[in-house]
Amino acid sequence: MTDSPTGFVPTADLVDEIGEDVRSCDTQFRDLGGRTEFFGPVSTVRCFQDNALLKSVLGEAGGGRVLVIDGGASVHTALVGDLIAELGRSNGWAGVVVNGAIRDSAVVGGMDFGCKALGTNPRKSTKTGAGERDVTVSFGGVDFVPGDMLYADTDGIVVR
Ligand SMILES: O=C([O-])CC(=O)C(=O)O
Repeated sequence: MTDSPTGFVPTADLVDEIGEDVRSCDTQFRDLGGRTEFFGPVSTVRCFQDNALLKSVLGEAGGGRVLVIDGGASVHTALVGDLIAELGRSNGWAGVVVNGAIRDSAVVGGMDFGCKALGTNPRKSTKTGAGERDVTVSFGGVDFVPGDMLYADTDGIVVR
């Protein structure tokens, strides 16, 4: 184990420690944030092409949490852009995992903020507030349960 002083553990080390029962996400995300190593307790939002709910959640104090956003793998609209990413960063969120798309990726890529997403699309999402928060969401063969610890780096995502 190579625990860093911050508590970050490389995902490959977690796999070696936990063994075959490890919860490693199969989804091949792109690293679109300026911070590629991030970790923290999971909070979740489930939504579909609508980002008002996740924006309000990232407007709360993050306390080092990671927001896992299950957008149903739609890349038709961007769920996060530079303003929402900056909102999360400035409120103390470690990062976001977006099972969907983001925009303003050139800016987000320069921010001290974790952001894994499927891809990019400049098209805006609707803002009705539809969706659910702090429910278990599942993709890439992993259940993301609120309160789990999530570790992300350039190899992938492990929750424990
Ligand atoms: O407002 C949106 O829909 C997303 C966006 O562009 C931003 O966060 O900057």
